Amino acid sequence: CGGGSGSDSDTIKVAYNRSTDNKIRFKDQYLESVKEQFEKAHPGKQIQLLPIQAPDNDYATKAQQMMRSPKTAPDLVYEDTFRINSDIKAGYLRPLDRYLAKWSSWGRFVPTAKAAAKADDGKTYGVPDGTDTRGLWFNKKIFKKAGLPADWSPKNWAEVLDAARTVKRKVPGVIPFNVYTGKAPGEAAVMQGFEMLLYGTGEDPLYDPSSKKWVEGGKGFTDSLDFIGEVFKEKLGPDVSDALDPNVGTSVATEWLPEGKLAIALDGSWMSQNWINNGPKEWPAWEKELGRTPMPTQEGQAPGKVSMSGGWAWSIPERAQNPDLAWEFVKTLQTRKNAVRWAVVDAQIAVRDDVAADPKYLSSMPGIKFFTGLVKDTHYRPAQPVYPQVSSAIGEAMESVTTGDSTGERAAKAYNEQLKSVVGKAVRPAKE
Ligand SMILES: OC[C@H]1O[C@H](O[C@H]2O[C@H](CO)[C@@H](O)[C@H](O)[C@H]2O)[C@H](O)[C@@H](O)[C@@H]1O
Repeated sequence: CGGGSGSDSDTIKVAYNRSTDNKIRFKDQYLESVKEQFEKAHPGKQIQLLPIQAPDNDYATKAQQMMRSPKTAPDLVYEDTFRINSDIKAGYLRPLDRYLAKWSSWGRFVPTAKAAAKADDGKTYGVPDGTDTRGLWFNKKIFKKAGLPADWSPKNWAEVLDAARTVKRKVPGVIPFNVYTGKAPGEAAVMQGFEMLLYGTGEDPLYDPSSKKWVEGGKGFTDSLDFIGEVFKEKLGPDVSDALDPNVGTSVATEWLPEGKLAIALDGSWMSQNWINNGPKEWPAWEKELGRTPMPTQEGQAPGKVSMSGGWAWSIPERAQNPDLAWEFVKTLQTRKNAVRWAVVDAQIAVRDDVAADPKYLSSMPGIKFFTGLVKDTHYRPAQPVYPQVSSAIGEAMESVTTGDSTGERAAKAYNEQLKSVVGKAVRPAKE
């Protein structure tokens, strides 16, 4: 990949992330089919798909490199919404308002989705194609062997750890609990792991929008790190080397869960995308064998459960050579039919009201009701340009407690120092 836009005004170059697992190709297949539709409807125009096969962090770096020059900038890029503000600030993306104003489907998007790609300047830089929530998946067969209930519903962190300890004792050879951690898995660790803990601890989020300040790591931050430290100290998680592998998410989705090697996974609503779509890991029994339950707050404090939400968006780079044609392709990606198809294929939570009401969407994904139900208690990451840097600092803190090099308290202190170096004075102490 890495081809540039060049000067061919009939070709749209579309950069997107391709899974590092060669068996996972449903996004490629979906894009190929939309490309065919588009080319049929626009004779003489071509879509050139530019898959970037890399772990999440490397994908972002590569896409940013490409966007720096008109010679290499794609005409369309798939952006994780947590990076979009940083890419806007870097000048990589162009506002889409003039297109959106004339596109009636934009009125179908829910406000949180519209906000996900909106910058401080009030302009919108991306069209989101779904969102997600997070919770606990558990293997009922392993739970049965361990004497744990099929309707498991932990009320606090202690009950999650207790169940993992029971599995460790009674079902040797399986990994009791996966919580993503460390630097290499990138945002998967920070969001699915750390933030699913932190946002269930109490008063101190990562960022305080009212004071426009980042919140120093306090008790909740330290407790979240200690929870992770405990999982690895007690050997309730995977081997540390596996946990710190950039592709651990693929192992969870295509081996550990479907092969019955993992009892509990703190993970995303989209996991079933791996077991449908004719691969990468066909697992028709997943619906019967896996249970789902919300991640509880630390002590069970209201609202009792916690979730985080993210999503991806299609953006047009500032240096794109064919922005108008690229926008036409976005519209094709987002015909109602295609938007429904994508939501189903990628196991997304719909962000358009017409997609959310579509019978195909509503009936095709077991679990959709459960994960959509988490939306009302969900949290969004700070939509700040520096967030990706803050996220890296959290990944470092997580890694140091995972390897046992640090305690939660020391890792939180180191985070506070790094936070200051990233955001300067825009920091306030934690309340607790
Ligand atoms: O919905 C499927 C997608 O799930 C992942 O993205 C989600 O989790 C990320 C953190 O791991 C988060 O940054 C993003 O905003 C979420 O949508 C995954 O990274 C994608 O490849 C996958 O298609």
